Amino acid sequence: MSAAEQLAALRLRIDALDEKILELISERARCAQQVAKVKKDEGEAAMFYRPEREAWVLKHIMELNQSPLNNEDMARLFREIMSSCLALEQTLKVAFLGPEGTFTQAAALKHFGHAVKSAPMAAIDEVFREVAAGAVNFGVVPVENSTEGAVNHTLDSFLEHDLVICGEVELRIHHHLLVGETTKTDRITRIYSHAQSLAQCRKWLDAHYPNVERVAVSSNADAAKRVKSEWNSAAIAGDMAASLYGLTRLFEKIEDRPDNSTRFLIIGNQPVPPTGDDKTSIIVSMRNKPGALHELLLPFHANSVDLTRIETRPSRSGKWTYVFFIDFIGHHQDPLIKDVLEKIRSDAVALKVLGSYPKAVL
Ligand SMILES: C=C(O[C@@H]1C=C(C(=O)O)C=C[C@H]1O)C(=O)O
Repeated sequence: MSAAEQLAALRLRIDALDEKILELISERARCAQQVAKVKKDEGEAAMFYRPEREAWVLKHIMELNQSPLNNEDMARLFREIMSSCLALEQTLKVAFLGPEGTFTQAAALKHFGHAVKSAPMAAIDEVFREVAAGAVNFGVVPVENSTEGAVNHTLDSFLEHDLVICGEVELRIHHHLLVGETTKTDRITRIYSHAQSLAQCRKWLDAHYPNVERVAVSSNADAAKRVKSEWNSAAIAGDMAASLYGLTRLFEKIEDRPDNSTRFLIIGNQPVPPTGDDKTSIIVSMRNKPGALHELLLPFHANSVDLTRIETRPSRSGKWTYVFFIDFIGHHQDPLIKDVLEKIRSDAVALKVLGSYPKAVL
């Protein structure tokens, strides 16, 4: 058989397979419509989006996968199928730190898939307010970066709002130096970016643009937007912002650490049931006395509960003297975790469970 004949035969097979896939996805979509009907019949407070179920579906697919596609690529395809199926039940409106093209938007799409309605906000606090007001279903906020540490705006917002964390998502962050069509690349005098991104590329900037002014703006996408109208400036931002604002990459992957990643949290109003592979986030304030932190950590150690993060913030009101943000493995409904939380509650000035949620799958 000639190469042309082989290709033609293979393409016929692919066509037949596509038709089968189409049929199966359609059947799956009809099932989702029936699920929606059952949920609606249950009553007013129907919860269409079920993060614990979605996490299970993705993990199940990754466990079964034996194809040439790797687990992450396969799960991403199913992520999009589920996203569209859920949209048949309810179109989720998701708020994030805008404008369009930020890493937070990329995180939102990674977590929910592309069939959601995007609601870009001007500041992290506005994301919290929109969710609290019920104007959107969920919000996505950055919480920590592997190079730069905690995102304090987000931590402080948790003190001011009563919202539930219902998921987490991790994103590898690649920064590029972006320029526009009219930029004179040998005469760049200003580089725009978000303060966190400037910090994540500090060594690269010191080596390549030591005398160029670094200007911190509200987001990477905002930085990319500004470059369009200025001939002497560049922006540090990611792929999404580059394609959205029509900029080209003068230098690629300029982050100082190759493993640079950011963890984002999904905030909403709906608690998530246990999946068996969960994380919990709490805020605790302790009395200002010697040994307070030791006392706080003891119940975790005594019960072999894995702490994944601990962060301290200054208190914002009289009630919160010293505030610790703690993440650990387990769900607040697990009997062991319940015991740990009860012990902490008896020693603390205040304890707030921000939420238990499935560990990031993708
Ligand atoms: C179909 C359901 O509703 C939504 C859609 C899902 C899917 O397409 O698999 C999974 C969970 C929910 O977010 C369900 O609850 O099972």
